Amino acid sequence: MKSPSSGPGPDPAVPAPGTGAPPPLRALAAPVRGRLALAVGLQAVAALAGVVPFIAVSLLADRLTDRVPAEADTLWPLVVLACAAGLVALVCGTAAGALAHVADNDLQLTLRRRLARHVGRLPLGRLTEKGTGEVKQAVQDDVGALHTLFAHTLLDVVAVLTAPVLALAYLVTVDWRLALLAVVPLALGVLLFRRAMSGAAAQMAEFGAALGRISAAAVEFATGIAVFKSFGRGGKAHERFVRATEGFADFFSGWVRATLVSSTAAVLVVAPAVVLLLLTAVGAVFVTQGWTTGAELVPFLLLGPAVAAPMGVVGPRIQQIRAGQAAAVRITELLDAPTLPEPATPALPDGHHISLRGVSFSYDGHTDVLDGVDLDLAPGTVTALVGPSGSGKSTLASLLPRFHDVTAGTVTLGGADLRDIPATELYRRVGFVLQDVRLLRASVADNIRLGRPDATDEEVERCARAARIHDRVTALPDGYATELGTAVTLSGGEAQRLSIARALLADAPVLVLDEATAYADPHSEALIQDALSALAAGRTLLVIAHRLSTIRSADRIVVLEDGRVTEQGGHDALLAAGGRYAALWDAQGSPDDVREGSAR
Ligand SMILES: Nc1ncnc2c1ncn2[C@@H]1O[C@H](COP(=O)(O)OP(=O)(O)OP(=O)(O)O)[C@@H](O)[C@H]1O
Repeated sequence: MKSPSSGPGPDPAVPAPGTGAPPPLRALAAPVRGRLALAVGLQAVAALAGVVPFIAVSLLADRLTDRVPAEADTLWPLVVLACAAGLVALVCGTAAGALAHVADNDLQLTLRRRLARHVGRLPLGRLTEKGTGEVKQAVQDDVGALHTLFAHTLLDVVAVLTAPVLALAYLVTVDWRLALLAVVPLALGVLLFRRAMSGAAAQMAEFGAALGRISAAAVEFATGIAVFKSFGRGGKAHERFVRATEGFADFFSGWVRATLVSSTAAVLVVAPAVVLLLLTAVGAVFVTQGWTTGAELVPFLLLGPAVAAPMGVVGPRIQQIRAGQAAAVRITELLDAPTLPEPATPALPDGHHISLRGVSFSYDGHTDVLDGVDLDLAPGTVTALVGPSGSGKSTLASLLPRFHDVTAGTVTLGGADLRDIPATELYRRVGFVLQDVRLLRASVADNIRLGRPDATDEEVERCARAARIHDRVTALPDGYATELGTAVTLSGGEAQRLSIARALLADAPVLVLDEATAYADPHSEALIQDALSALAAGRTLLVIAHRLSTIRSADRIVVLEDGRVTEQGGHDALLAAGGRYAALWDAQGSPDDVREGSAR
């Protein structure tokens, strides 16, 4: 089935003329514009030259059927002209295709490099918020859409728009009435197509958005399946993906149904067979009536279908053009997303004391998720964040590894504002272990080595032992060399312990830890608690506590409510105070019900 294409009309994805900024497509193509322009020129020459042999054949037919037979001398130049023009068409067409492909290849490389560099400098918060689907779509699908546009569609459109101009000009010189007839299918096709495509700009925007949703859901599906499966809920993993594809199928079939009749009619009236039939029938009448000669009808039969061809070719290509424009908008948006500003005058921390002063943060610029938080994390201490769901614990913790920058106030490490510490220096000092563990498609050893690629095998193994994952690794088919994500999928608990080994090896003195929620398997939970104790030793730790039993011995427990610190102190003091913490403690049941442990 043909896919609906859009007709002329304003496209919301493309800035209106006069808004100053160049349209994203033109701006992205700027580095290769010269070569693309040359390819377009060559393609136009090829298209024009491609018409010449048909004109030459028509002239030959005319001379051969003349009452006075033509001299051979007058025929040969036409044959040579036809051959020469055919050769020019071949050479120029091939050169145009090669040039466009080389230019596009360079453009793809440049864009992918720019995107990779830029994404690497985006705040981590932006990547976790929007999902990796956005990046995958830009780097892979959108750059691919630009390839289709620049290396194929552009030249196709130039060819089918140029050739008919010369063909029609010649046909007018032969018989203007039949030439007019040759234009009728084209005009009819345009009318029908416009009707089919009314409102296509909005549909196209929805088309792109629906594809984006599938792309994001596919990445989520692919990355989340291991964890879902480790909980025996493999079917859950693809629910969102299935919903996204069903939504797309519904939207698309509705669109196709609404435009099917007129778009099919548009394609039909410009089909070469239909045009040929029309010209032959009317031409026969012209010849029998003596209004034209049989020889004069020949060029119409040869070139007539080419006059209407743009409709058949450009119509479907409009969809590719719009897809390319939408892809350019998405790529530009990603490239324009603000990066974490690198400090003008970099500062290095002196020690590892963390201090938050008057910290506020808002995701949307209106509602404060954190409001005037003051907090100190002394080196070598464990601070636990507790509070109701949505109180801002994860947000507060995410400020330390600079997933986001504060909206107001300051966060300092060793006296230096986080915004003044170069990113590499910051990540050397502040590590994080999140619940949502991301493992790379690489060997177990390389996964552990992520923060310190030069670590020796002995160091990797020492950290794996401390994280209680060594025994599981040695049971894998190739031990530490086992590739993850292909033959072997780790369970959620195992993946968590692997990420703890990773953090141990990276050895950042400050660590943010999103404590794992309860695992179904008590053995796995016990192993994780042991691994965390190893990780906490000697570090400054900020732990988001979901179960209070695990943080009883924390140096300081901080209670967050509605983005404000409402209580802080040791476990016993907070219980004695009988405030919010005591209420939370009671709400989680008797401590004896829960396995006792500590974050230390
Ligand atoms: N990326 C985001 N964009 C917009 N709002 C967000 C984002 N992340 C969190 N929020 C909002 O910020 C508030 C605090 O969320 P946060 O995740 O920090 O709370 P929490 O205490 O960690 O909750 P939980 O214990 O359920 O994980 C909530 O109202 C949440 O909806």
